This record gives sequence, structure tokens and C-alpha cells, in this order.
Amino acid sequence: MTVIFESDQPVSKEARGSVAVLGNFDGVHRGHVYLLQQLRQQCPDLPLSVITFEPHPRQLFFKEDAPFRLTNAKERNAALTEQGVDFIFQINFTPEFSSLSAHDFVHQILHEHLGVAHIACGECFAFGKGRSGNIDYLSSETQSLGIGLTVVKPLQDENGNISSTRIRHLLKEGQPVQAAELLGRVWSIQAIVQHGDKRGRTIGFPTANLSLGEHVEPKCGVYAVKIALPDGQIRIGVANVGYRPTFTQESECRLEVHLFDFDQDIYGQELKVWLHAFIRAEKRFSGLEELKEQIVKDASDAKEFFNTLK
Ligand SMILES: Cc1cc2nc3c(=O)[nH]c(=O)nc-3n(C[C@H](O)[C@H](O)[C@H](O)COP(=O)(O)O)c2cc1C
Ligand SMILES: Nc1ncnc2c1ncn2[C@@H]1O[C@H](COP(=O)(O)OP(=O)(O)O)[C@@H](O)[C@H]1O
Repeated sequence: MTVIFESDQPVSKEARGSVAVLGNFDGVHRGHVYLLQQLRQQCPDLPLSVITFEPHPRQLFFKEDAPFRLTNAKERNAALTEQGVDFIFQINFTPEFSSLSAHDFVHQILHEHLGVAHIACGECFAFGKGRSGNIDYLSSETQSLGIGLTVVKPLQDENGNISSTRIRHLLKEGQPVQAAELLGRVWSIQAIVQHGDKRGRTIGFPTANLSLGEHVEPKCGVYAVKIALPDGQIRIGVANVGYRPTFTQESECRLEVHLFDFDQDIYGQELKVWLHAFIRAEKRFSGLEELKEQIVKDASDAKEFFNTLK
């Protein structure tokens, strides 16, 4: 079982002396998994830990930017748990923390607070105030403290490095299948079902409405989806991501999910929704009837997609 430590929590004795992998781990994609595997192989006798930051540093430095995350903290930690990481050190990325010097980060955080035995990061990792701590600096400091260091080359495919940025682009372009290849699993969002305009049920397609929260906005349109309910049931359905231009040009992008062969009140429940395939772009219809006709077709396309998967 993975144990999570936040900044202000004391680190237990068992969690000291780990091999710690540093990074944001947004998405916990194939490149991240590769990095973890390398370190597990290299230091099989040490507990494996991840040192990560919350919020994502970009969320602090570029507050006005649109949401961009592949995984929020909960989803990232769940994905790391699935990888068998022993400890997650989740550092509260505050303005104070961001102004810590590279020297203090290594001495106070890595050495004194976390007591790491060995650290690892990707080639282009930089840290400390103004990103002043680079790999050369890390190498000389860790050596003087007796901490091991491994720098891992990024995992690549024929189009370059596997990266969170590439996966975000693929989702924004409506390519969930290609995104899943880099991620190593189908991309999903976990969120609580909210109340909407109560219009869905009047056209025979009730939709569970989810806010995207911190997540990147995938291409607006219709997707074939799988849904996990809190009781563990997995269902299939069809979903719309977007602003519903037929009714109003609303300001919030929503993920609206219609579950097939399902008729229960699930307001307030947490769903996990996997975006399996992109079906079509969102558009403005002349009215409810025209929209309904199209949704009937979308539902049939989504069912067809899952049938061909079998
Ligand atoms: C499969 C599917 C496709 C949809 N496509 C569109 C669309 O292209 N344009 C649009 O304005 N709304 C679209 N919608 C959104 C509907 O407008 C929305 O679900 C409906 O208004 C119900 O909203 P409510 O859940 O707030 O009651 C789609 C919904 C579903 C389930
Ligand atoms: N097959 C289904 N798919 C999605 N939600 C359903 C389904 N059957 C019942 N529901 C319930 O109906 C609600 C959606 O109905 P809808 O009329 O679209 O209202 P709202 O605008 O509040 O989302 C969901 O939040 C859920 O509680």
C-alpha cells in the first residue's frame, strides 16, 4: 500500500532511506512508468518513492492559463499507487517553497526532511529558485552528501519523447486513441455528478454532468465512453464534452455522460469516465428535435465502437 506524506507531515522512519524519483508525474504516462521501472531495477532493496509537487508548479507560476492537467492529485496518486510506489512525498508548492534555493532544496528537503538514499530524475529536470539547480549541480551536491543519483533518458517513440505535453495535444486534437498509446491506458476523468438544466431527461437522454476541474479540455464533441460507478460497476455510454451551443453559449465546459441501459439517480456520486473514442465535433442544432435525432445516432455509433472492440 502506498503511503502519502504531505509537506507538513513528519516522515516516518520506514520512509527514510528510499530511492526517490523527482517530478510532476502529470498523467503517470509510459515515460514515467519507465523511469520508475529503471529505478526499481537499479535499487531493488530500497523502498521506491516519488517526490512530487501540488499544485503543479505551472498552476502557481501561470495562474491565468487554462486548466491543463491530465491527472489531478488524487488521480495521479492513484496511478502511482497502481505502479507499486511505496511512498509519495507530495510537496505543497507554495510561493515560499518555489523561492527555496537549489542548495536548500537538496540539503533541507532531500537530505534532512526526507532522508533519501538515492534520487533520480529525467535529463532536463531543473529545480530551486529560478530553476537554478540543474543536473550538474545536483550531481556535485548529492555526491558530497553520499546520496546516489541516476539521470534517466526520456522514453521515446518514433515521434519523439513520450511527454505529458504531447498527450495533452492529442486530447485537444480529439485523438484519444493515440493519447492512450502514449499514456499506457485510456485517459479518464474522475468527478462528482452535478445538477444541470434537467433538459436531458426530456429528450430521453439524461446526462450525468461533470465539471472538468483542473483537467485539460479535450476536443469538444462526442465520445464513446466507459464509466465506473462507486459500487464498482463498469458501464458503457456516450458523452458530450463542450459548451452546448444549441442552447446557450455557456462559459463552463462540461462532460455530460449518458449511460446506456441505466436509470438511477446518481447526483453527488463520483464517476470515473474513460474517453475511448472520438465520434464527432460538437455543433449547434436548430432545436431539440434535431439534437435528439443526432444523439440517437451518436449512441448507436458508440455502441458500434464497443461492439467492434469485443
Ligand atoms: C451524445 C450527446 C451529444 C450531444 N451533442 C451536442 C451538440 O452537438 N451540441 C449541443 O449544443 N449539445 C449537445 N449535447 C448536449 C445537450 O445539449 C445536453 O446534454 C442537453 O442539453 C441536456 O443538458 P442537461 O444535462 O443540463 O439537462 C449532446 C449531449 C449528448 C448526450
Ligand atoms: N442513463 C442515465 N445516464 C445518465 N444519468 C442518468 C441516467 N438515468 C438517470 N440518470 C440521472 O439523471 C440525471 C440527469 O438527468 P438530466 O435531465 O440530464 O438532468 P441534469 O440536467 O441535472 O443533468 C443524472 O445526473 C442521473 O442522476
